[in-house]
Amino acid sequence: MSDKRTDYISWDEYFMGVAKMSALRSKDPNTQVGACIVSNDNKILSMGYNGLPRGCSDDEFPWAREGAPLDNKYMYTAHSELNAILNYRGGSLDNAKMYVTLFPCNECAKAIIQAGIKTIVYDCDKYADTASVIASKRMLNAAGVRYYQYQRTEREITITL
Ligand SMILES: O=c1[nH]c(=O)n([C@H]2C[C@H](O)[C@@H](COP(=O)(O)O)O2)cc1CO
Ligand SMILES: [Zn+2]
Repeated sequence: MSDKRTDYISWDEYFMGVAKMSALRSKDPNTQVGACIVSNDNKILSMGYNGLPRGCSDDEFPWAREGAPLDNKYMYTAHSELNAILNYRGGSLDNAKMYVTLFPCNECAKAIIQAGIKTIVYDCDKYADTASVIASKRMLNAAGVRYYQYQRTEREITITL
């Protein structure tokens, strides 16, 4: 009898991998964000990525970072975390865990807290110095939402599609 495989991916690699895979759907030319919400018993509940709301054309709305508020992307893009929360139609997200490729902003932090998500596993924290992320951490701390950085394993996976 042969032994079981030993090079299978860990739960953390699996869920952060799914979050990264979701991010590949993003049309944002600068930052692609993916999120994956997981139950306490390691079942994937929902996924999301940053993009325009339904009905708003990727080709008609702006993707620029600069310019007047109505002419750049920030007024229009729905964040991956919010999309993942809104995509879940199964009931409660109480005590769930969110894997996300970028630390959640203050608006997403509010949605995460109100949805009952209790743990965030994030990868990149490139906006750590911004008021948005500082406010986010302040709220998450007050609300008792635990967050920790994903420990990269540097494992490379090639998937042929
Ligand atoms: O938490 C987040 N989640 C999320 O999906 N986003 C999205 C909104 C934008 O489409 C993009 C950020 O763009 P930029 O890095 O060019 O400012 O990432 C941005 C944040 C901010 O931390
Ligand atoms: Zn956000």
